[in-house]
Amino acid sequence: MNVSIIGSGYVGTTVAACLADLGHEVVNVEIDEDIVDAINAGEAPIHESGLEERIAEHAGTALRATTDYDEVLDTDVTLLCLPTPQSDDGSLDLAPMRAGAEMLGDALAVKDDDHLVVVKSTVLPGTTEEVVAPILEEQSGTAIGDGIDVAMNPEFLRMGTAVQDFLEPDKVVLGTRTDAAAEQLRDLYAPILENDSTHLVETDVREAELIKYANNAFLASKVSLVNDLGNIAKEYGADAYEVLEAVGLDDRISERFMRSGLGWGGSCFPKDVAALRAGAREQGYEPELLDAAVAVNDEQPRRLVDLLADHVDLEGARIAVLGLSFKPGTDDIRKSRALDVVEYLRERGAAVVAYDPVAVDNVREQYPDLEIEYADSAASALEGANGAVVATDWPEFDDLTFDGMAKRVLVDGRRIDIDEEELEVYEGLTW
Ligand SMILES: NC(=O)c1ccc[n+]([C@@H]2O[C@H](COP(=O)([O-])OP(=O)(O)OC[C@H]3O[C@@H](n4cnc5c(N)ncnc54)[C@H](O)[C@@H]3O)[C@@H](O)[C@H]2O)c1
Ligand SMILES: O=c1ccn([C@@H]2O[C@H](COP(=O)(O)OP(=O)(O)O[C@H]3O[C@H](CO)[C@@H](O)[C@H](O)[C@H]3O)[C@@H](O)[C@H]2O)c(=O)[nH]1
Repeated sequence: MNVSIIGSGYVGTTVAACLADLGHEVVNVEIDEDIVDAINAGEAPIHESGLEERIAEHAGTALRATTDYDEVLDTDVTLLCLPTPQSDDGSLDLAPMRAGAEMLGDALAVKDDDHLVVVKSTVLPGTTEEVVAPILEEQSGTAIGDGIDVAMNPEFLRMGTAVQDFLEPDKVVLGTRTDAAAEQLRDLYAPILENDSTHLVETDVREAELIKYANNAFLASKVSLVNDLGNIAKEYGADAYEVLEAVGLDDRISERFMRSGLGWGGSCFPKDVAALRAGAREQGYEPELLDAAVAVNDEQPRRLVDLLADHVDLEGARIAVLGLSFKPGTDDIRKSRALDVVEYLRERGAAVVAYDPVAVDNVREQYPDLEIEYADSAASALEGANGAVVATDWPEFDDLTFDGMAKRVLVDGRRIDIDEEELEVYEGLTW
């Protein structure tokens, strides 16, 4: 199938390279020329395992990138993978979606054949049919159902494992208005739907939109519940990991997403939970449980710093922060809990020396005024430190040694696997 993808960030680039790999002809339409040049040169514009080799193999043949929206005219279906950021008040900012839909509608004005426009970005119920569709109609001069159709197909890939998640998902959700659109999307995903472990969910557009938010809200709330229980476990002197491992054996609960500690960050959970809460309030509903999930999440970094302060006088102390990315396997620092830890340590007068295997450049670039020191290894961050905290569970932290520390105190926010005997004080955030 000939497919165009608007927006070539984490999702658009991954989806494009994977669809090319599955035998489709794909063109990425992207406003950032550096990204376009990278893809056409066979290079991955982002760091994701398995992406570089797929782009290298298909660039120039089954995969192309362009800044020109007219290239959608040679395709049958367009996937919108545009950003849906958070506004200052937490609500969903649809400006990039509106702008992309306008440009796409303009291009489609001269198309004679049928065209299916699929929203893959995370958007609140009603957005596809009440915001995107009217813009397409207005700009193209074609009524929806009269040559142009819209559908919604949310994406569930995780950063760090994006390629594998896309190619072997738990489910593919197709929210459509017509049988023809459903059939076209089943064809697009045919090789993926052959996986025995992949469920196909066929539903209406509004339900597809909400499934994505419900999924993320559930997972984020699960981690917050696990952290609430973890904090209670800590008060009782019990090990939350042992407790929750046993709880997870109940298959109604499952053992996944049961790691308590510093909480959830990243480009999705915080913004999507915020958008759903703001949207619910707009509809006249108070989302009290989601409010509580955010409150618990926001407290964890402060609890970690308080725990360290029980053992180290933070004023003027040299504190090593191990890990800056929001989770291991990525250099993404958006809403990383590690940055909150750094902020609270600085507030309390500590001198921070931070180490991360891949995220330091992003912190330097995005927080140029942050008064911290960067180390080029965990060992050098720990050298001479009066205390340390683990903020991201990078596997390499399992091999830490603490000989160089001035005071061997470690507070662990992520339950890494270390030899506690080497430390004077080892405290887990929830164990
Ligand atoms: N990152 C994830 O792990 C993930 C997973 C599932 C769903 N999502 C959702 O998918 C959507 C995209 O997320 P992302 O992480 O890929 O975002 P991103 O910011 O990484 O990428 C968006 C891309 O769109 C480009 N763009 C912006 N306006 C444009 C326009 N008018 N025309 C063409 N290109 C334009 C930007 O330059 C950027 O490269 C969001 O709704 C997000 O919530 C993200
Ligand atoms: O047991 C756990 C699991 C996760 N986390 C934290 O939760 C956050 C999110 O982790 P994860 O879900 O693995 O990463 P994302 O790449 O943000 O993926 C989420 O957000 C994406 C964008 O919407 C969705 O597509 C994915 O399905 C959804 O898992 C990170 O800060 C993790 O450290 C925990 O603290 N404990």
